[in-house]
This record gives sequence, structure tokens and C-alpha cells, in this order.
Amino acid sequence: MSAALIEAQDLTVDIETRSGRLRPVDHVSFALRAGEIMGLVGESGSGKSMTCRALMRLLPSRQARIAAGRVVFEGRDIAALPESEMRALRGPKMAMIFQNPSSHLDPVMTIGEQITEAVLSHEKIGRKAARDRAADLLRQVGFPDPRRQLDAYAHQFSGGMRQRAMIAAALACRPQLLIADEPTTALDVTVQAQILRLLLDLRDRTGLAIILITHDLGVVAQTCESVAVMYAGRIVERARKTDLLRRPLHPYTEALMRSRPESVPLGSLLPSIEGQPPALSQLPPGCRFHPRCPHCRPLCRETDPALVGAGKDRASACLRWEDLYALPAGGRA
Ligand SMILES: Nc1ncnc2c1ncn2[C@@H]1O[C@H](COP(=O)(O)OP(=O)(O)OP(=O)(O)O)[C@@H](O)[C@H]1O
Repeated sequence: MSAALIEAQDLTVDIETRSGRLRPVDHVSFALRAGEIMGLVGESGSGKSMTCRALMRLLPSRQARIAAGRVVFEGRDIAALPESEMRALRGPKMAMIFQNPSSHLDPVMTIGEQITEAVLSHEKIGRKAARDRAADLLRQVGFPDPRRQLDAYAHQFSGGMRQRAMIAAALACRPQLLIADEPTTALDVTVQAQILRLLLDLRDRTGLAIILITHDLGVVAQTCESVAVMYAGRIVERARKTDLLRRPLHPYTEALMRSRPESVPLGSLLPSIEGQPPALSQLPPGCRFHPRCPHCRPLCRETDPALVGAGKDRASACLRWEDLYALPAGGRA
């Protein structure tokens, strides 16, 4: 297996608030190889965006900071790099796209100008070459007439085409890692499938590694090789996608899987997970999922479970994973 492109090692983010310190990302660890697509899954507020913003060192406020851990990119810890050096990595090494392209594309610059400027800010090439690159990128992401469409503004495109334009802009400096934060959540199902297919094509053609943030295991099923499931700031399960979908090893993953539309007969109501995720300021003792867990035992209310190895390429943070998900002798998790 090749070395990791990026690795989060015990990555921890703290936010100082007037009422005390919150920890939205708590000792998160995972590794991603070149060309791999990893899904980062969990309900709203579980810490997915904050984890990825920490990787890019784009934490949202002055109060939020990396409090512990490492972000190893191509073998080098970048968690404490000076901002000037970090700026040189954003674009050429790693880039991020978001759910709502309209708030990330400039409304008063043409799509072509935005991509061209992104190229010129990092590379010493002529404007004509940068514009040629922009046209080529638009073609790669599915614009049918890229030369002409370079001169259009974001508002002239549909939601799906705006998302494609944001992907083109993110790829302007040929990054090795793309972080996609819920890139298809605002799109209808058909366009969502097209954008996921585009991400897969880009990965196949360029070897791009992708972290795909989503709350939807259906998206993971279609796209990813590996998955990390987050709950209340922690990773509670990590696995290859096929293993996880075949047999989850954490009750939270199991609950997420039961609430997928695909697992429910047509016309039935979708089961939701009972209860709410805890507020970061009021985390329960023991396992953070125990108040919502149908398999909770007294031990789970007292003991904070570590994320432990649970078979090949797998880890679970459930104290009971072996009792609950016992495999037949010789079975594979
Ligand atoms: N500036 C802030 N001050 C205090 N808490 C914050 C701040 N920004 C985020 N949080 C909290 O950090 C936690 C993690 O948020 P994050 O956006 O990473 O979650 P998420 O899993 O990406 O959710 P979503 O899918 O809704 O974006 C949440 O509980 C959120 O309320």
C-alpha cells in the first residue's frame, strides 16, 4: 500500500467561547492515499466541516484553533506552518469546494477571470496560457462550449453548472487533494449523480484524492473507497466502504444505515435516529452516543470508549462491538 498523501493524527480543535472551551474536533485520526476518495459522514454538528477546515487551516473564527495533533501532508506536519507557507499550499496542493457555489464564486468576475486569476496567483505563466488552462478545466468539468463560457458570470448558470465551475476553480492549480463539503446537498438527485460522477472521473484521470463530507451514506455508497463516521467531534467508526456497508461495527453507523431511503420499503416513513446529538457544552459521560443507543449497558454510561482496531482496516469506538457484531468463525469484518 502506498504512503498516505494526508494524515490527521489526533487532530483536535478548540473553540474558546464566553461560556468556556468547546472541542468540536477531538483526537481525530485518519489517512488518505493519492487517488482515494474518503467519505466523512455524520449528522449536522458532528464536526465534519471543522475537521476539514483544520486540515486546510481555514478555521472559521479567531477563537477556533488547532489545540493538538498533527496534519501530515506528503510527510510534513503542516499543522503549525506559518500562514504565508500555508497559503502557498492552498491551491497547488489542496483545495476545497462547498455546498453553495454562489457564496464562493465572485458575482462580478467572469468564471474565466476567476480561474485565470487563481492560476496566476500561484504560477509564473502568461495570461494567455492561464486562460487556456481555464478553458481546458471548464471542458474537463463538462462545459460544452468552454471558450465562450469563460466570459459568463456565475449567475448565468444553473446550480449544477455553478458547482462544476467551482470545481474547475478549485482545480486551477492542479491540487493533489480536494475537500468537498456537501457538494451535492443543494442539488436535485439527477444533478447530484452527475456531480458525483464528475468527481469520480477527475479522480480516475488525475489521481486526485478527495475527502467527501456528507450526511448521506447513499452518496458514500456511490463514490467512496473508505469512510470515517463522526459523532460529537469524534470518529466512532472507520472502515473500507464495502465492509462498513456490509456490516457496521458501531450502533451509530447502524442507525445511519437504517435511516437511508434505500433501506426502507417504498411509501414507508423513513426512521430517524431517536433523540438529538449532544451539545458540545453538555457531553454525556461515558460513550457520547449512549443516550441514543439501543444497545446501551451500564458500562457505556461510565466508560469513554477509545477507537480501537476491529479487524483489517477497521476501527470502532463501541465498547460492545465484539458482542454486538460477532462474526461467524473465520468471517471477515
Ligand atoms: N464559531 C463557533 N462557535 C461555537 N461553536 C461552533 C462554531 N462553529 C462551529 N461550532 C460548533 O462546532 C461543531 C461542529 O460543527 P461543524 O460545522 O464542523 O459540523 P458538521 O458536522 O460539518 O455539520 P454540518 O453538516 O451542519 O455542517 C458544532 O457543534 C457547531 O455548533
